Amino acid sequence: MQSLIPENRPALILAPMQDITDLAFMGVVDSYGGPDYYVTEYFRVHRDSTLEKKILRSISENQTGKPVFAQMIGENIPALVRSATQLMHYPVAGVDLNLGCPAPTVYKKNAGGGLLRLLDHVDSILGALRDAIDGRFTVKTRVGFETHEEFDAILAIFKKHAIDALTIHGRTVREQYKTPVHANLVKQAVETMSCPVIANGNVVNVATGKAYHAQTGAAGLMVGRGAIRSPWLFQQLKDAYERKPVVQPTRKDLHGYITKLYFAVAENAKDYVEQSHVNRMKKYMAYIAQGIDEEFEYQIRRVKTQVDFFATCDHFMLDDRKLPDAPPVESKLFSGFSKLLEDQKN
Ligand SMILES: Cc1cc2nc3c(=O)[nH]c(=O)nc-3n(C[C@H](O)[C@H](O)[C@H](O)COP(=O)(O)O)c2cc1C
Repeated sequence: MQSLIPENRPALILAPMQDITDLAFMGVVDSYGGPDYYVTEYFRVHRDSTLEKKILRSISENQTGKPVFAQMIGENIPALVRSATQLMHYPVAGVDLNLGCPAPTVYKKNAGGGLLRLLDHVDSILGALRDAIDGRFTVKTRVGFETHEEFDAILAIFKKHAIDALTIHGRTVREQYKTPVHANLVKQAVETMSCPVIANGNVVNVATGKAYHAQTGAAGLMVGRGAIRSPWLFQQLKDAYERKPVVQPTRKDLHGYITKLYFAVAENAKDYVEQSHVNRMKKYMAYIAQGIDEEFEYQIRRVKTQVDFFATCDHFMLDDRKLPDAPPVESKLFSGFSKLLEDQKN
């Protein structure tokens, strides 16, 4: 794993995000510099599951030249072992297990974050997967299900197994996506685990990334929503750590990103239908538009055709004004990140 961690800065990783971080998105992010490695959306694993072809494409057709980890979600041990064994026939950098998904449909089946309520079962899964996986085996977790006080017991289980890296989204399952992250618990994991620990949650710009890293000593930073909003963030972080000038993109640059994404996602789609594609783009636009211009956010939510989509983008984006460095402090899709900055000042 150490070979994936640069010497002079934390490793940078694009967070897995279902229906977002597919082959097309990884290619677009990489064209702006990109992270050091990728993790796929999760493969759903159960008794009768087969590996989803669409997700396999982000491994076998990946053009970024960067390592790609395959993530699995599930609780059935023979099925997880079977899927991990199958995944190792693909050019994966390793296999990752999701112990954090907070969606009720997932956790109620005791998968994802739901497993954090069943630590004996986690213990058995980790043991079985460690035995089955020849290469790297990594885990992505939250800090508890109901409360962060569960974290000591969770860490004790992780410590028992020779996992290759531990990524921590620093919230409990109950905390979903909006609270500040528990940076102190990520730090505790860094001090306790012998493998690299990756800090995740609320990195939205260089300042929050550097603050999270400084507060935890983590070997890496994993960035999700912040990278949808700004694919420049990985290059900005690299430049900041290398003491190079950090370039702030303009609205015109954002227009370029949206255009590139629009056509990359369209090209990658199984069946292209204009209106569904425009609707699909709105998923990305929800993150991209935050804090740019309220009228833009409003109008882009209502477009139905490609012509209207680009007419709206042209109207708001074709100028050289710099983009805001961070999203609004309390917005629908980003919040809680300012605590990282406050703690850094104290
Ligand atoms: C739309 C969306 C989909 C996600 N899908 C996954 C997933 O498939 N696997 C996973 O481990 N985490 C998933 N996550 C969680 C992210 O990987 C990440 O842990 C979380 O968003 C916090 O990081 P951020 O603040 O940088 O976004 C998802 C998050 C979002 C917003």
